[in-house]
Amino acid sequence: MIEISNLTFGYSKKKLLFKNLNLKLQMGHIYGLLGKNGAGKSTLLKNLAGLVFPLEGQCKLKGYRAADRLPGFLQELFFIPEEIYLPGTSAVQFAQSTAHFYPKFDEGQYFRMLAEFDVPQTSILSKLSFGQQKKVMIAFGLATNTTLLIMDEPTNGLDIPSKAKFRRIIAGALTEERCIIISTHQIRDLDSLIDSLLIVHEQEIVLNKSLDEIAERIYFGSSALLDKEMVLYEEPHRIGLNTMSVNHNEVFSKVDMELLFSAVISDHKSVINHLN
Ligand SMILES: Nc1ncnc2c1ncn2[C@@H]1O[C@H](COP(=O)(O)OP(=O)(O)OP(=O)(O)O)[C@@H](O)[C@H]1O
Repeated sequence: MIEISNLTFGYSKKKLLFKNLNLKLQMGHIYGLLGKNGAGKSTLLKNLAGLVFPLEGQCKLKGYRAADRLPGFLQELFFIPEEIYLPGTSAVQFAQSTAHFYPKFDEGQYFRMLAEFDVPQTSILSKLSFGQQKKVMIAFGLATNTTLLIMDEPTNGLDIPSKAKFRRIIAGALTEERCIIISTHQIRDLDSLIDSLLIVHEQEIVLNKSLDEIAERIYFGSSALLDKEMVLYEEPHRIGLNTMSVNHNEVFSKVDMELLFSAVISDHKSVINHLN
């Protein structure tokens, strides 16, 4: 399990980004992390990865405190940041020099994913395009088979066919022993991929729910004819309204993550209260 308890963090003590933030993440899930620009998504991920240190509280992975950065912790975590800088070696040489830090690294899986992404194994990584470099990191990160895989804006730089491959490859690599967190503004890139949603807003995690739990409680529709009292949030659409309403008929609808995100960051209390 991954647990953040009472996390207080700011780059300066005068301006806190998180105050007493608590979060538990379970294995076997792919979490989508959403938040406005500057809400602190990357910073939260860096706290989880032990790349910055809490002012108070702690982040724990498999009993290891992230801030201690012990070898046992580092071999259970792979972090793909938004900006990546790869060395002047090939994908094969990169694995030869780096994979031994990850005891569960699967070389066959790495090469299969590189092939699926159409990335040549022998090209010099630093000379590949940004999108190709991202694919190498995604393939390597998945092949490490670490308990926690964190990806910050992984689909930036990927072309449209590669985004579909990305979803397929990630979904295929999830096991009951690992947890994947993906932070992104490209909510549609996460469609049919994530099973749980995290939203960071105003120093807190205001939502941590599976899409199934959300769909049980909220009906996502596009009708102006709904009982107004049941409507939690609505937004004009080209030919009508996109609505979120109380799911009193227990009808299962597809979660509109963009709409939910807009609702949470504009009037999060009513929607959040209903979900919680
Ligand atoms: N190294 C740093 N030193 C000081 N302030 C920082 C540093 N890194 C980030 N910040 C500030 O912390 C806040 C949160 O930044 P962060 O990058 O975590 O947000 P984000 O939610 O990932 O944003 P975006 O969606 O724009 O990528 C911002 O106000 C940013 O300016």
